[in-house]
Amino acid sequence: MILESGSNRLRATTVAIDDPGPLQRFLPLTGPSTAFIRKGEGIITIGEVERFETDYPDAADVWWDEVASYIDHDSELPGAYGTGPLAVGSFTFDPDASEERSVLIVPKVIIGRRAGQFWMTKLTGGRMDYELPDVGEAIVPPTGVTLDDGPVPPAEWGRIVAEVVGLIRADEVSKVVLARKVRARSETPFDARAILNRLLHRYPTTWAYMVDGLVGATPELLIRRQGGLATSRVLAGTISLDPDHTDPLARAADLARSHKDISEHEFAVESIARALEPFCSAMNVPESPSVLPLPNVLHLATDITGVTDPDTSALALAAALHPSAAVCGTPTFLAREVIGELESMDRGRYAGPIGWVDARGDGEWALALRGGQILRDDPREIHLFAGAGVVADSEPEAEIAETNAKLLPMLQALGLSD
Ligand SMILES: C=C(O[C@@H]1C=C(C(=O)O)C=C[C@H]1O)C(=O)O
Repeated sequence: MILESGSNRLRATTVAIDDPGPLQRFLPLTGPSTAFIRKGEGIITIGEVERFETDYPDAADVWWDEVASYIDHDSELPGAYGTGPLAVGSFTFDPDASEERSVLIVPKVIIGRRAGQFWMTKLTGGRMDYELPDVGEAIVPPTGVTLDDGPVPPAEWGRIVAEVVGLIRADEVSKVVLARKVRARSETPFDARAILNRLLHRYPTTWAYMVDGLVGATPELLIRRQGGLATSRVLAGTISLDPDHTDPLARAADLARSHKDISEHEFAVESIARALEPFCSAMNVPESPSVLPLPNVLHLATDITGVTDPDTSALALAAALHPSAAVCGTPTFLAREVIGELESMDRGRYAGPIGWVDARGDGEWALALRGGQILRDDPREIHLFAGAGVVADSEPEAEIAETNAKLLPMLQALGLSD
């Protein structure tokens, strides 16, 4: 930890800066860095003051609370949302079923942009310098990328979907989100920034993320806390926009009328509403979903809002809400068991919370979907994940097609699809 000599305090300084241009251009090729950006706004971080590896988000929340209490913060933008010292993290989907650990990082340098404000925060033990970091080295595009089906080829995965439909029809469980994984290999190590840049360009309305080689662009926000207001964007129920450009409005109407998708969606909304309620003095759960359009798919979407207890941080809320029925199923415990038994893979940090929390407890935690994990011990390989909610009316072929549509952004980013 960088401590001022002779003291046990950390010093953070936040300065307003001129428009630094696209945040991602500051990301270095090597060395620790993270990104969390949507519509050009958000943060990138460089360097690490502290890194806490853990299994459970609650433990990380307690740790961050303690670290944050050691930080003295001078700011030119006091109170502005998302400014100041913070911790960036990525959590596993299921710590009890993963070899992977979760991580919370306290970065040395943060560059941010939000609502027309630009800032830099530095944590230092010595004298503060107000220089922006150099822009990162040139992006290294992936070359000679090949793809394989992963441990469970689509046809076999379809059979697993059918098996789960059988369990649901036998009333063993109500909904299970089943995922599959494909593997891509490049001749040279993947540069996560190359993937991030392409996603930012093509999917600007999603939250593009990069932490520890996990990179992607997700449309699903588990929780955002700003002061006393918490928001969760629940997605479940999906229809793909096929390459023949079927009229998107007609597709949206199909989705909004689909009983299967509405029932999938209701499970997800219910699970978030139930988990958020104990933390809220007031809550709004819209009665029917809207349709969220993305370039590759349409989703049924519900934005739940609540007035929350100021002592519960965004990370503590994320810990309480995860795993929702959007990425796990209903009932949670049984769905998680079915996933563990039938999926035949370790989800790692896929579908886990990814985001940031600041010293006040504000923050944003998305679900790490539509992304991939570059392997730490072989950075020429990346594992891509996609899942789909299975309910009583699910058809294996349609669920395979849905996962293919969800893999598309990453395949595009790797140069494997137009
Ligand atoms: C599981 C994924 O997505 C989730 C499942 C959805 C569905 O089943 O319709 C929709 C959005 C996400 O909540 C994924 O992208 O891998």
